[in-house]
Amino acid sequence: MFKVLVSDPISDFGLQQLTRAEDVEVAKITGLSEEELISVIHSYDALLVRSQTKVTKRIIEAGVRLQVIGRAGVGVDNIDLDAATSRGIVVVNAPDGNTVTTCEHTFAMMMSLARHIPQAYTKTVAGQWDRKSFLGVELRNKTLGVLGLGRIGIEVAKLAAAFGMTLIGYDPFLSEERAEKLGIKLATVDTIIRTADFITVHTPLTDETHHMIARQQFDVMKRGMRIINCARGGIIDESALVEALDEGIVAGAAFDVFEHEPPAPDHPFLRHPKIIVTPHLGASTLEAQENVAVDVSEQVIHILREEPFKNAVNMPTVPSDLLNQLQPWFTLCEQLGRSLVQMTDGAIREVTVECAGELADLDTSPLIPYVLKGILSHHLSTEQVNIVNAIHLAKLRDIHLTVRKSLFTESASCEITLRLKTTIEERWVTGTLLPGVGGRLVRIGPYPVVLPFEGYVLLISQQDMPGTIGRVGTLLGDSGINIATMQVGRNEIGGSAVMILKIDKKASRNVMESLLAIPEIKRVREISFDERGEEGGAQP
Ligand SMILES: NC(=O)C1=CN([C@@H]2O[C@H](COP(=O)(O)OP(=O)(O)OC[C@H]3O[C@@H](n4cnc5c(N)ncnc54)[C@H](O)[C@@H]3O)[C@@H](O)[C@H]2O)C=CC1
Ligand SMILES: O=C(O)CCC(=O)C(=O)O
Repeated sequence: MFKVLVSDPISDFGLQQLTRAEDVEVAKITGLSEEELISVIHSYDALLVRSQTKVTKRIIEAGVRLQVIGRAGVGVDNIDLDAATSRGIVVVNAPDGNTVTTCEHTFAMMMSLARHIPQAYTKTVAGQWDRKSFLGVELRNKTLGVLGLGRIGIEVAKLAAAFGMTLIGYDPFLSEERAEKLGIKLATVDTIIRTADFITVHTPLTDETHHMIARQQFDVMKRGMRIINCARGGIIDESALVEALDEGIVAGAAFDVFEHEPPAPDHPFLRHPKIIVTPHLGASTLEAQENVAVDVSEQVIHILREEPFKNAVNMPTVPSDLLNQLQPWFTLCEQLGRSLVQMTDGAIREVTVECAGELADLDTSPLIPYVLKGILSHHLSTEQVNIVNAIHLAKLRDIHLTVRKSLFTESASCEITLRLKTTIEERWVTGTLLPGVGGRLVRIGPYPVVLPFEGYVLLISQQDMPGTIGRVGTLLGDSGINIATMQVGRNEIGGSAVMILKIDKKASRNVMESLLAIPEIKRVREISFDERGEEGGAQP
């Protein structure tokens, strides 16, 4: 039974997929402090939050069972992504469900700003009939500058176009063609700041967007402009804005978000006559809250059940058609990694995945986490390695990763060769998927084999001498170990040779040492294809 903790108010209707699932138990406990959350999180497999819960490193470290953190919304700045990634916890969000709602809130703020609606309301209900203080401006024919043209920014631009506004915008990822279709003139941030009558920001808060609009930008702004932030506090410098309002550069500002939420009671925005504020309500509609809860519940359940999922924030997104083509190869990659690491000595420095056949024409970089999972889980007994943290763990260990087309392939069929370069040697194995059969190891270094990834294999390197093979067979037989298959190879008569034996049961350390005591034998490796890859190696 999977246990899911919902620690923020999230739509009950939207959570139904989880609450109705037979294999899921949902606990809704909101308003927990960090300490309280730390004391309970150890029993949960998933944590679902909105924006109130700050999912800190301490909480993540205490979540020993956590597999997934779901964010019912877009921004994940309340979750310590690095801590989640290094623990191998998937973070998923629900990026599409609140786009329209937040766009509409932005528009409500812009219109309220243009017509002083909150200020006029306050005076009117207080009994003052003041019409002259609230002379507004029209939106039609005004220039709207949109910084950040992603989901919400584009929706805002579409609504603004319907209001007859001229659109100017900046987003590093929006093409000229798309912008033109949307009627948006692309410009630099500097041009937008100098020319727009209204500016609205719709970027995430990043190092680059932090204080994207600050004193320097206010200094060159069109006098009398108005500014809106329904994205994230900190994109606009709050103190610089108050100065610009007081100096008459900015005529009004509308903010749904703050650098620190909730703002302190003496925050200057809360008393300023030209600033209107809402308490981070951008996504607060019935529809949006249901949408995001439905979306995130669906992904969480997929992750818990180990089914394909989308919207992972701390893993690269793989387009679904590519995912369909690569998915059959994921297990093989993990098996190749687990096998090869048992054949190799020294600290791993380089991992190379070479793809042959039609596979080579695809973007095969999504295979890397699976290969690494196989390799790293052999060594890291205490850390949990999974496909979320595999690349992160490899990078921490300065392991260089490469994916490339196979340079040498004897067949045009799809094959994956995995190479490991360590501080002392380089070894490689090749695997493929045989139709109707499954994954097979088809080469160990240059030696052709056909081995399923199950049971035990002995790899023996020896001097090519008459009688050696017989001595190995006798020794294994005397130890009660049956040989299922055997392959031998050599580079020249009397030169270096190998034996690859599939055996029916694990060879003990004593057997390995006895094998190594045969004078012609230089190296013996036992490869276990079990989950943990338990190994019995013996080497001079
Ligand atoms: N007030 C609220 O309740 C809500 C706030 N949000 C916030 O709104 C923001 C936008 O959300 P979405 O449109 O869904 O995200 P999105 O990811 O679809 O769009 C963000 C866009 O910002 C662009 N961007 C990044 N750096 C930039 C830069 N330096 N200059 C210009 N553009 C840049 C990106 O290329 C992207 O196109 C996010 O910060 C999100 O957290 C979202 C929903 C509700
Ligand atoms: O959960 C909320 O209401 C906050 C929404 C938000 O800011 C987001 O989705 O990024």
